[in-house]
Amino acid sequence: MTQTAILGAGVMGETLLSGLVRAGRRVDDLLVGEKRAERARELEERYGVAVVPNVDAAAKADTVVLVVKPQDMGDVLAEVAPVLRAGQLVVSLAAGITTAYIEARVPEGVAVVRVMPNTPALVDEGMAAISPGSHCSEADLAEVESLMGSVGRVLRIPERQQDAVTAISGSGPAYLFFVVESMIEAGVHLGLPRATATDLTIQTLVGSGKMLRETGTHPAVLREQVTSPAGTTAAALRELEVHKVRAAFLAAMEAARDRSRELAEGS
Ligand SMILES: NC(=O)C1=CN([C@@H]2O[C@H](COP(=O)(O)OP(=O)(O)OC[C@H]3O[C@@H](n4cnc5c(N)ncnc54)[C@H](O)[C@@H]3O)[C@@H](O)[C@H]2O)C=CC1
Ligand SMILES: O=C(O)[C@@H]1CCC=N1
Repeated sequence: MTQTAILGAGVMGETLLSGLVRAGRRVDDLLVGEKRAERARELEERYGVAVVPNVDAAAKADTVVLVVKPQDMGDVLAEVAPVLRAGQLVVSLAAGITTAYIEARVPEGVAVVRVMPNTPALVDEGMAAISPGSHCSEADLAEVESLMGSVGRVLRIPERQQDAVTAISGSGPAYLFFVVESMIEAGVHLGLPRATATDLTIQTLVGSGKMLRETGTHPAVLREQVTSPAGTTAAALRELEVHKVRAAFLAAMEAARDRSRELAEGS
């Protein structure tokens, strides 16, 4: 088994780490680099994983996964580039950061793959989109598919689609949690106990998601099946249209895509 280093073990780094452990990767084959000492101790206690300086992890590992914020990527690459060597694989999970940005900062012959993951990976229902850099082999892509496949689905996409993908599946869980929060709050306004509103909303989301996946039916058809003529759903959907929810999603996702592009420029 190859050695994998995860540099930056916040929300997403720990999500990947925990998934790899659940999938049966030996903790001895994993290394973590984490700047915050308290967080490092927490991860050592929780997983029994070795948290070491970034340069030690990067020098030792075959695959180095970068999971720091886009704004910290320049510093981490400057720190580890001197110990990286041809034949290693660098995988970035950061929004916006391009493979060209990374390739310009690592030695010749280091393969680079860009990934956009999402947090449902925490329950092995992640969606990761992966794109190869300019000198990346089939074996490198297969290694990333195996890494991310341990926490959900993986799709290969051209890098030019990464900013749009970030707006859908990367940020997407937040939109859906926002909808869930809104429905729970509305249920409370309608007089339901909070616990009841929460149970009803979560099961409705899970059931609807399962229906989408298992029936393969278009969401518009599934929506029509719920919408009786002059019924309750039609009354509700009319309000969503009046309040321009569809247009709001378009504007929101354009903003996410544009922000991803800006992150590439370091802002
Ligand atoms: N949270 C999410 O839903 C998603 C996050 N991402 C990407 O994952 C990356 C990390 O995001 P989060 O985990 O949410 O952020 P986070 O802030 O929770 O984690 C970043 C971690 O990196 C550590 N760190 C910072 N500089 C470091 C350094 N020089 N060496 C070692 N560790 C260092 C921080 O202490 C922190 O623990 C970002 O680039 C983000 O774009 C991608 C998809 C989804
Ligand atoms: O909000 C962000 O920038 C990161 C990338 C996708 C999800 N979270």
